[in-house]
This record gives sequence, C-alpha cells and structure tokens, in this order.
Amino acid sequence: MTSGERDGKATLRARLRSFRRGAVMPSMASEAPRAVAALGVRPGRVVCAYAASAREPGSVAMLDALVGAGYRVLLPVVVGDGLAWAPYDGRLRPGAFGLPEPVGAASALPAGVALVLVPALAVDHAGVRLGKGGGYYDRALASCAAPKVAVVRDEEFVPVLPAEPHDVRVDAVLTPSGLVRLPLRPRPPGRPL
Ligand SMILES: Nc1nc2c(c(=O)[nH]1)N(C=O)[C@@H](CNc1ccc(C(=O)N[C@@H](CCC(=O)O)C(=O)O)cc1)CN2
Ligand SMILES: Nc1ncnc2c1ncn2[C@@H]1O[C@H](COP(=O)(O)OP(=O)(O)OP(=O)(O)O)[C@@H](O)[C@H]1O
Repeated sequence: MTSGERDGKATLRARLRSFRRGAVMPSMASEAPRAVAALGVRPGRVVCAYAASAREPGSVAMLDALVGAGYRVLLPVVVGDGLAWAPYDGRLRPGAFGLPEPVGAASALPAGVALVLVPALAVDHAGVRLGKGGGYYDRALASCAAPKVAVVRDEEFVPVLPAEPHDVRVDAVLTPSGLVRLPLRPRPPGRPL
C-alpha cells in the first residue's frame, strides 16, 4: 500500500468517526444473539464479543442478551499491542483507550471459540473491515479459524473499502437490518439488483 493509500484509509476513518458523532448507536441486543444462532452456534459455546463505546453499535444489553441466550461471552483486553480475552461476568471497568473491559483474568484466545463479533467503522461487500487503525483485531484474529462477524450500522456496510494484505476478512456483517454473509457475490454484468 502506498503512502497515498494509507492517507486515504486515515481520511476515511476520520470521516466515518465524525459520521458517528452525535448519532444514536443501535444496541444490537436482539440482533446479536439472533445472528449467532442463525450461524449455527449452540448455547454453551464460546462467543467473543466487545464492550461497545458510546460511538459503536452494541451495548451492555447486547452482552447480557448473549449471556441470556446461553453463550459464554469473552471480551478483549488490550495488553501491549495485542489482545487478551476474559469472560464477561456482568462487570466492566474502564480500560485502555477509555473502553470498558472485563474484570476477570485474561488469557490468550482459547481454541474452540465458535464465533467472533468484531467492532468496525465500516465493512465492504467483500468482507474487508476498516477498524480504528490500531491493527489489534488483525493481529489477534490472523490465525483464528472461527467465523468473524463485523457489527456496523446499515450506512457503514459499503461496496468497497481500501484493503491491505494483513486485513482479516470477515465472514458476515451484522447491522440493525440483519445478517449478511460475505463476500456478497458480484452481480452478473448488466443485471439489475
Ligand atoms: N469496543 C471496542 N473494543 C475494542 C476495540 C474496538 O474497536 N472497540 N479494539 C479494536 O481494535 C481493540 C482496542 N483498540 C483500539 C484501537 C484504537 C482506539 C482509538 O480510538 N485510538 C485513538 C485514540 C484514542 C484515545 O486514546 O483517545 C487513536 O489512535 O486516534 C481504540 C481502541 C480492543 N477492544
Ligand atoms: N497481522 C499483522 N501483523 C503485524 N502488524 C499488523 C498486522 N495487522 C495489522 N498490523 C499493523 O497494524 C496497523 C494498522 O492496521 P489497520 O489499518 O488494518 O487497522 P484496523 O484493522 O483498522 O484496526 P483494528 O484491527 O485495531 O480495528 C498496520 O499498519 C500494520 O502495521
């Protein structure tokens, strides 16, 4: 990626962040457990989620609803330039970047994770995800085999985003309108939607 393309990613991130300022974020409390179940994940399995900030779709209600649906929920904890994972037990405290973090002991991503809900600023039709720019999720999920589902607002599911080789593609996108498996198959030329 050239420095121009990198600037493009940064500009896009700034625009997407300002687009969220002042907007009401969806709680995703009903959508998230429904999507996890729709992807075939049974109660009792481990689902990685995230504790949303005020400017991200998602909520504590989403985490409680996942627990209520019988999933074992893990949340990320920033450790250096990596992520560790700790169980969500109903308690959160302020962590790195002012984001809420779980209170219990954190460890490496365990084997047997059934699905990962991933925060994003935007996702494209190919499954390319634009995050906050720290590269945390790209590093943490580089060798994670579980399906990855990015959670964004409807307007943030867009046709094309800039992609780099290290960007971990997501397998689906969840918005308040529902779950869409990715990549979306391109339409044959000349065929209308
Ligand atoms: N809810 C949530 N949890 C998450 C993430 C996320 O995007 N959302 N992460 C996703 O990777 C990881 C944390 N990574 C982050 C990377 C950058 C920034 C960020 O906003 N950086 C600003 C400065 C923030 C500040 O200190 O004021 C910046 O770099 O400009 C936040 C989190 C793990 N946990
Ligand atoms: N697998 C990786 N190994 C090493 N460095 C990486 C890896 N993935 C990302 N990075 C580093 O992280 C930087 C930021 O990556 P990128 O712009 O894709 O972040 P992002 O996906 O938006 O952020 P996040 O994953 O935290 O939400 C990259 O420039 C790169 O240096």
